[in-house]
Amino acid sequence: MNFFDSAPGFSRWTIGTPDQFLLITLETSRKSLISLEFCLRSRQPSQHHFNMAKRTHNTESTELRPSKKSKSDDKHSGKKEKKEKKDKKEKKADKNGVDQVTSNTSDEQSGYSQASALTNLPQSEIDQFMEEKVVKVTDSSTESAPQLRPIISFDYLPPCDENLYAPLKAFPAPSPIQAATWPLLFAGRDVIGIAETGSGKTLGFGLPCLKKLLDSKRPRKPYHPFAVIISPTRELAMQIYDQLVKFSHLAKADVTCIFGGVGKDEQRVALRTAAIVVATPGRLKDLQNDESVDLSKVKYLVLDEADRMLDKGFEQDIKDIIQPMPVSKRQTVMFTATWPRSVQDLAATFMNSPVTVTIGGDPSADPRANLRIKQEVEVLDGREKENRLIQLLSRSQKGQNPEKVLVFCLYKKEAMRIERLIKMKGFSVAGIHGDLNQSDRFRNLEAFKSGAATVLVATDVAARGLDIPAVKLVINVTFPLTVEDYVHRIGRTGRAGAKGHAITLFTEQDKALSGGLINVLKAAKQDVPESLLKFGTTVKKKQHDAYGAFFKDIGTDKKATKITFDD
Ligand SMILES: Nc1ncnc2c1ncn2[C@@H]1O[C@H](COP(=O)(O)OP(=O)(O)OP(=O)(O)O)[C@@H](O)[C@H]1O
Repeated sequence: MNFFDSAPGFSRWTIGTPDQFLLITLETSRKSLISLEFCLRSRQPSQHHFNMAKRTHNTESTELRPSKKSKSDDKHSGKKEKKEKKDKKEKKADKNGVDQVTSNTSDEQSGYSQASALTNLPQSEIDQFMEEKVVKVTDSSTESAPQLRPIISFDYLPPCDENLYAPLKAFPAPSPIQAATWPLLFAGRDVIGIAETGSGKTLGFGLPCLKKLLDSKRPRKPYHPFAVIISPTRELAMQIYDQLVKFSHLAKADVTCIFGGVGKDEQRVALRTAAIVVATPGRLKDLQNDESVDLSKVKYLVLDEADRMLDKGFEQDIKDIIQPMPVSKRQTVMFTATWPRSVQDLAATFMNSPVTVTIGGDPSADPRANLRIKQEVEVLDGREKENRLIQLLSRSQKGQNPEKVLVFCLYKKEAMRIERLIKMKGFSVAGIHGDLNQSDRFRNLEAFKSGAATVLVATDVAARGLDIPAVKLVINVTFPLTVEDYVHRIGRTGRAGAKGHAITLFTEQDKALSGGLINVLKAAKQDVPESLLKFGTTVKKKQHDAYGAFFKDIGTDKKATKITFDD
């Protein structure tokens, strides 16, 4: 058995040949099995790692613990800000006709060279790309920033250790959000990237992060990561980590993943050398508080699922995590598929003259669903839901090749009840929600990914970001708290250019959200049933002290349910 890779709390091992092998995921503390996957070298590299080389660390130092943060960083920030402004104005043409654009980050070497071949393309080709993909770029900077062309082919990526770009061979071309945000990110700008679910946003922020790390020649102190990527759930953090490792183990960058629900000791050890930390906010804050990590030297900060990270549930954690990273010294990046007005002002307080890039239309309008997803809404009595669910599953689970179906519930208890019901009816089902321990959550998700279970019953812990191959159908048994969450839930199908299907069971209880849902359906040119229109088309933007824009009035006859987020 050969060691493959590890994340704190987990390790992966292989048995077999480099071309055909069994990938075994173990939980380290209990030595329990999380998943078994058979891998063929010819399979899509997006699903498995192939290079068996062990990742190496690229840090060096003698200090064992992070020192308490010093306020002196702030004293010098005024001076540096002036230098940055000067730097930003510089745009030179080098000998080869390559446009040099210098970054606004303070002291890292992060100048971006637009490839000559890209510069030489006729403007009409760029205009056609922007128009066809509906790309909108809004620059909030008052200074005249250089017009950077989208990187519409991987051939136009700035030069880098060729190993970094090797896994891109799996894709035909950059996705629109990658093409439009990469030049800005390479040039050091703060960026808000808004694009439909499943459109490759992870590499949108991930590739520039890795390139900047490789370009950075400065030695790092232990426990002082270069980049932090924050995600709302543990599973999503792990998925981002997996994607980065695929690129970083070739490029020899040290990435770690930090989340709650597992022991802290291994995470502390990993933080000593990690250059890129992917984390959920609660655990990162804990480790920051006990001085297991010092974030004062972070140069690249990402909030993935940014609107979720900025809502009331996470706001204070995010503020506390960001506090030691002066805004003038870091590049701040926010990506999401939905960008409600309620979080935009708060986002601005964390950013330095950001550029907003939207793919597919106006970011301030109603949330937009992925247009390749067929959306159906069935209005029914709450008591009919379970029968209807079983009918729908019977249709999709029959035959030799049952479809992968993701069933969403709103509450943990409801998810457990629905999972039991589905199991009783003889379907192959797994569950994922906040009451399960972490190894069960990972195990059940892996079972669904691998097809060992063809139905997954989930709460909104699985609504955002998860990239599960070949989910054919999403069924909403109970409508989520917001229309944004609806867009993310159904976005688990129809990913990376594929078609998808979503069926929503809507009852009178959900009528406060009918207006928002109708707008999403209309924007995606989907049928709006008469029975849904009857509930009204007004969009109510309720705010709540605890849940902000994510609050839903569920009536007084229902007992209040505590919503918990991942730590
Ligand atoms: N340039 C590309 N061409 C084709 N597929 C790509 C490309 N870049 C990434 N992908 C693949 O697209 C899938 C979705 O990517 P990703 O998970 O980053 O989407 P996302 O936009 O972050 O979605 P969500 O909004 O749900 O978080 C992944 O399987 C990824 O490997």
